[in-house]
Amino acid sequence: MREADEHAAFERPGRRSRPRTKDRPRHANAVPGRVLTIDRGRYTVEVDGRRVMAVKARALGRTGVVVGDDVRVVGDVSGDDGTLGRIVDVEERRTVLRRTADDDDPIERIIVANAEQLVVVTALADPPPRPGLIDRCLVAAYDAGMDPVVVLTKADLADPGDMLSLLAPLDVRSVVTERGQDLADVRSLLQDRTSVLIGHSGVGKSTLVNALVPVARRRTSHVNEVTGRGRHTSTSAVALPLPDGGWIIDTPGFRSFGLAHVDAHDVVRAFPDLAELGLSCPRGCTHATTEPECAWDAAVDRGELDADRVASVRRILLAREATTY
Ligand SMILES: Nc1nc2c(ncn2[C@@H]2O[C@H](COP(=O)(O)OP(=O)(O)OP(=O)(O)O)[C@@H](O)[C@H]2O)c(=O)[nH]1
Repeated sequence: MREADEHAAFERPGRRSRPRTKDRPRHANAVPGRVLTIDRGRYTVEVDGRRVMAVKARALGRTGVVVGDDVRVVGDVSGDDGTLGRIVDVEERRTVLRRTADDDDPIERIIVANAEQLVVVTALADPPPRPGLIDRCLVAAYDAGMDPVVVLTKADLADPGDMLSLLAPLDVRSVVTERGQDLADVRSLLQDRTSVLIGHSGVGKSTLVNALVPVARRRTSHVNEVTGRGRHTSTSAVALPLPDGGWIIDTPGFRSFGLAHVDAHDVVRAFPDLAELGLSCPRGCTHATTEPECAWDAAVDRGELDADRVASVRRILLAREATTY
């Protein structure tokens, strides 16, 4: 160890005396683009309606580039086969959707940048709805600075009434779909916005994506016209253009969110009704366990609040608390 340290100390002055990279080329000829997908170090960037393959310029160092990033590209941006551009800059992100793999995972990853909506797709039956995922998405959306939206699929199999009343007190828009029905409501929610789709396996997310973006052909073995790739095994998010304007970002492989990175106050603030009730809690009430005078319990007792929902939000709080330093 010591030897390594000495070596490092010896090396440093030499490094410092080299020309600084500060005055690296300004890239006046760089063109703006948006990252659509990432696969093994190759970035598909939309530049002026063309799909351009690019790599990250060395000068960006460890700066991460994620799907949705607004970037600047130099080099060959023709999009012709076999050409490669270079991403030289990443613009400041307007929103940042992060996740930790689990609630006790210290490593957070940015999944998507600059999206405006987080759309959680939940089936009303087959598989049965999991309100807990909706709660998690509300927290993740709040943390990211995005608007949450819920799409309830398979209304031909079960009545949406219960789920809609569960959602009613939340600050979230929702839309119900069923097999064979036209998707006008979904389309108008998504139009001209950038929306990230998330949902458990089997809820009908691919069916929805394929209906909204006919060229998407998710899970196909043919070459995908949008990503230019064949069988898609990558778990990277993929941005797909909506025919009437706007983008959807599909997130294969991301079924839920670890929320270790979200502050407990922000967890509660994602639920406006619970946050307001909390104002009448005793000072210092964490809401996280059944405290004798927690206003949430009082509201459940009065029949004004759904006990399952309180339990779900408490699970998020408790899981996080276990990792609070
Ligand atoms: N009854 C009914 N079935 C549906 C509806 N939407 C999708 N399905 C069916 O549900 C099954 C799962 O749909 P997918 O679109 O593959 O679901 P997914 O969420 O993409 O699931 P993964 O591909 O595992 O991620 C398929 O058999 C669909 O045909 C619906 O509105 N009603």
